[in-house]
Order: sequence, then structure tokens, then C-alpha cells
Amino acid sequence: MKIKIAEDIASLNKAFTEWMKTILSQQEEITLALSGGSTPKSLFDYWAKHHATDIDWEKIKFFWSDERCVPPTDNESNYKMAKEHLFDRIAIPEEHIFRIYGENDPEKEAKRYAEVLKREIKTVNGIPSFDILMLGMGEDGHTASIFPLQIHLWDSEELCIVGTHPITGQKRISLSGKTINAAQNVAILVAGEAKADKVKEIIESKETAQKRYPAAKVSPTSGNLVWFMDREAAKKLAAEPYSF
Ligand SMILES: O=C1O[C@H](COP(=O)(O)O)[C@@H](O)[C@H](O)[C@H]1O
Repeated sequence: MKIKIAEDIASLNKAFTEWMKTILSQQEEITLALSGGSTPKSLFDYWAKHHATDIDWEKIKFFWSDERCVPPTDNESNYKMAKEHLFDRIAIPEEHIFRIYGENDPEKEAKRYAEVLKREIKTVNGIPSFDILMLGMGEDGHTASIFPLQIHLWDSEELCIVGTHPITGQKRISLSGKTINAAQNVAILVAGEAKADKVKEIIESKETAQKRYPAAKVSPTSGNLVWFMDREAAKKLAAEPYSF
């Protein structure tokens, strides 16, 4: 695991992009799973503004780590956010976008998306293995759409599961821990002071945190995990032995 601490969200976006470009430069094409939330929104804006032409977007096939069970036109939709902040602003072939159908019956859609992953993504030991998997972490320690109260879903045998938001009751479709930890390269992007307590617990008390927070269970078998965080999210870490 590596930890990269950026001064601010702009530097975080830059650091993640450089990391992604290195992986892109080594492969003919890559599969990339996006996440939703505020941190990726800022990243997508950054890409659209500064990297619309210097990244070969056609080399990338886009998937999602999770989706809210709403239509693609709903403001809650992770797909809608990516479309408005990225896809509408750069050249990406429509057939390279593999969205989760949040408007469908959740259980059926989780099964359908698992089939999409099996068909479109190379497998390692029978499990689809994304080249790059982007994750966020909620203030409660959730990642993708596996929430602390449903941490058992992490260990599902399925590739995709149906979670439920603990406050709103909104259904969500999410990659399971099995799929997340099979990815070749995983990046967790966290920004803001509100995440600082969980960041400290997860980084400094990993064993305890793994029993409580899905984000603490991210540990790809490839060993390639990078936490990209801004200084605010990192501010409660006891020491800072990490390079940027
Ligand atoms: O609900 C979600 O939240 C997490 C974290 O998002 P952020 O706004 O705190 O950056 C995100 O990773 C997930 O994809 C999304 O559905």
C-alpha cells in the first residue's frame, strides 16, 4: 500500500492522473471502474479541462464501482455525474461506456452487471480483474456502496451485490469485496477534513478498522493499492512518512 498526500484537491487530481497515465502508457487498452461522489466529480472536471486531448480516451473502457438505484437522468445517478462532467466533454466511443442500469430491478441488475464484467474484463483466477479501480470513501467508512452496517456484503460470493443506504434506504448496486480486491490497481481518493477520523483509524489501526469499515477491507491481491488524499483528509495521521 502507498499513501500519497496532496496539498489540495487540485494536486490530488494531478497526482492521480499521472499515476493513471503511467498505467495507460504500458497497455494497449485498459478497463477503468469509476466511482461516484464529490471527489471524482472534481477529477472529471479536471480531466475535461486539462486532459481532453492528451489522454487517449479511446483506449479506456469505463465501468462503475457502484450505482444508486435511480434512472440515469436522476441527479443521484453516478452515471449522470460522469456523463455531465466527463463524457459530454471529451471524445469517448459510446460502446466503451458500461453503465450500471440503476433504473432496473436491483437484484436482477446486480446479476446482469456481473455477466457484463465476466464478458468484458479479463479474469484472474476466474474473477474479473479491472486494470484500474477507482474508489472513494464516505465519512462513515463506506466504499463503493458497501456500508458499515452491511459489512458482511463485502464477503459475498457474488461479483456484484445490492446494498442499502443506511439513512435514506436507497438501494445501491456495488462491486463486492471479491471483485474489488481482484483489481490490478486500486486507488482510493479521499478529500476533506470530514474524512480525517476514518483515514486515521484505517491507516493506523487497520485490524480493528477492518471489522468496522468496508474501506479498510480494500486490499487487492495484486498489492497495488494507493490512497490519494489531500492534506485535510490526512491531518489526523500521527506521522507523515509518506512521499508525494
Ligand atoms: O455514495 C457514494 O459515496 C462514496 C464517497 O463519495 P464522496 O462524495 O465522499 O467522495 C463514493 O465512493 C461512491 O461511489 C458513491 O456512490
